[in-house]
Amino acid sequence: MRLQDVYALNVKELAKGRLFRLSYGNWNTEDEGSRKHFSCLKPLPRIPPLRLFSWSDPGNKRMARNILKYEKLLRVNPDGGGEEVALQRPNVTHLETRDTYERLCQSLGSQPSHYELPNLYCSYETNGDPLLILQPLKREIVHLRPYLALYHDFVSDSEAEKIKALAAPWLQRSVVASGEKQQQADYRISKRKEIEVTVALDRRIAALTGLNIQPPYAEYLQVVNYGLGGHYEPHFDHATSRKSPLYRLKSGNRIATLMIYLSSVEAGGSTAFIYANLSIPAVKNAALFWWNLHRNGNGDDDTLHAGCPVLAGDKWAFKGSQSTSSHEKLATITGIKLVVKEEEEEKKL
Ligand SMILES: O=C(O)CCC(=O)C(=O)O
Ligand SMILES: [Fe+2]
Repeated sequence: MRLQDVYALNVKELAKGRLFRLSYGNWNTEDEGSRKHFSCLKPLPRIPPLRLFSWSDPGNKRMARNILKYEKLLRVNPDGGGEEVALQRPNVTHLETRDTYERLCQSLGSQPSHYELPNLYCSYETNGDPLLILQPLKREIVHLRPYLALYHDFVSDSEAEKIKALAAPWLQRSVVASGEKQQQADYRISKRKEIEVTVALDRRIAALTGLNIQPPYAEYLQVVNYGLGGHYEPHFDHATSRKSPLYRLKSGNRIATLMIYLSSVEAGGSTAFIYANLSIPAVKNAALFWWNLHRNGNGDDDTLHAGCPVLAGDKWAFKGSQSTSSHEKLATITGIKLVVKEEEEEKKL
């Protein structure tokens, strides 16, 4: 039901092997603009047919039987037969942001003109860090307010495989903060495991963010795995209430989030930013970075975001939130955001 709702799936179309009402969007950044130093996005996978469900889980006998059954029904009655039944939503409170969320999950990217904006570009970045001089980061600025940057090829294939293998045997159902406790919730369906990263990756993350990522300034990085239908509905990564346990943690509120996509997803599974009006596909090995707090320490409400449900395949991500325990620390942070902010502020003058 969740997949039918979010992706407005039509059962008849689904049986014919068409997963999306809309096809993958226009988010093709491989334009000829000279400001592009490298191709921002790898080509997106083709939309898979109905049989893809069985490829994603070849041992699933029930799924195999169902596919045979539907294929037989289609042969007998290619039009599906009967009147089309209108899509019925479950009886849940309709949130204002819901329509945007669903639209962003269905399409990749946002307006076609998005990439015509001159301040959204790709560049090599060293952030003044000697570590990055020989191997600069490939940064694609995808949005300014909130600042969203996608760092392509941030990890290698073998690093991604190692991280997944380390976490796989220990994955447990993800939880969310609820009052003073943490608990499972239907709006976040995935499995996760906190792991310690290699020194090399640790250094690279610190070089990217300009932040101290050692506990207690950061939480342990979390490997997240979403199966079919796995999702994380719109939420903030930072605490929005003083009562939240995050305010009482030594590490303080979450200043920034870095999410490394350890896999691509055959269909669905993009990260949608509701107010920024764009969704970012899971680009394997790329890292998505954003700031959750303004420089004064207040939460940035424009960062409302979600992990769209996985429609085919599965999704692996590696995610960490850097925290800050005091405003003084915010003031000492150097890095991308300060540069962007300063640029923006200069423009305003
Ligand atoms: O999986 C995603 O795309 C988003 C995940 C997320 O927002 C989170 O883990 O906080
Ligand atoms: Fe999040």
